Amino acid sequence: MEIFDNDLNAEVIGFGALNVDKLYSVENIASKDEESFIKGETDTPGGSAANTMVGLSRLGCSTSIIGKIAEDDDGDLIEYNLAINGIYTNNLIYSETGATGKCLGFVDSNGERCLYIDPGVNDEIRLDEINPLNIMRCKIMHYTSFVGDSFNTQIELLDLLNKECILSFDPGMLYVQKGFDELKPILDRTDILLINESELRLLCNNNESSLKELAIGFLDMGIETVVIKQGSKGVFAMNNNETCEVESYKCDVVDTTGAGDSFNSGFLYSYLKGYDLGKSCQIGNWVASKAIEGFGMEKFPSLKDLEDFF
Ligand SMILES: Nc1ncnc2c1ncn2[C@@H]1O[C@H](COP(=O)(O)OP(=O)(O)OP(=O)(O)O)[C@@H](O)[C@H]1O
Ligand SMILES: O=C(O)C[C@@H](O)[C@H](O)C(=O)CO
Repeated sequence: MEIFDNDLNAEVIGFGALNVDKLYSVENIASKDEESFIKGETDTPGGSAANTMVGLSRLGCSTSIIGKIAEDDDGDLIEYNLAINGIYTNNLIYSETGATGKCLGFVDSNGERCLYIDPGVNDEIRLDEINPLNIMRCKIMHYTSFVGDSFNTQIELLDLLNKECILSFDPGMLYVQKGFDELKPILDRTDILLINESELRLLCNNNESSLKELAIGFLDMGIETVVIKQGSKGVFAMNNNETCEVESYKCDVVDTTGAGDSFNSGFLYSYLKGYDLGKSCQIGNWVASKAIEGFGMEKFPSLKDLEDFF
């Protein structure tokens, strides 16, 4: 029997930049006019949506990713990583020209970091390169950011999503900097908003209101669930039935790059399982705490680790 792309039925599909994260461990992150030194370097396949799909796949969910890579070593590394983690590559788009996206990161001894994105071919995704049949049956579409024009393709794709498809959206700083009005077409279709506190305050241009007040503003817009990530403090989350503040887990932090992406994996896994908001946040926090004990996704927990713990 012939197997077509659209026979691969992913429960969750990510749509975001595909990068190779080139992470340098440094003593201190240098500010303007300062100098610091590099202690080590690791190249890990990254991209926020891809990290979340890898995490979900390790937790036993079927996943796929809409993204673009070039025919270069970084593209090969990304494709290999997706394949070995069991992510369907049927929505990958290959560019014959240009370079695969890169994310240069400097990580200090406390696991804090700064990132610089070189988007490469990530920014050239057109709607006609996405097979609508491949996305018809997914339960969750998870959007993360692009530096440039693929943002418009994400907006165009919204019309092709099934009504039943849950849209989860982690705008990250790149999209938040666009401002509320530009993001509104996506926010209007969003069911789950995953955002960190500083991004939320910037998006709402509001440093005074409580997280609860800001979350209510999004619930009033029709977003079903708002999750506000607060780093080592944990998360604040709200839907129309529940409000919760869930503490993070103590852990030996090595690299917080992708902490939010790993949280998203644990949270979306729990959402698919039908767990309540509090438990979903607890699982998200736990998954993130495991993931940040290593670089990239190396320490990301498996379904067995999760089942042994909870
Ligand atoms: N130092 C820490 N100790 C324990 N847990 C942490 C720590 N930092 C982050 N986490 C966990 O990771 C989750 C997400 O972290 P954070 O709020 O930094 O998200 P983010 O800013 O979206 O992350 P990213 O670095 O991927 O952009 C937190 O809610 C928490 O569960
Ligand atoms: O913005 C992105 O999607 C890319 C970065 O988040 C980076 O590649 C990464 O993996 C950080 O987790």
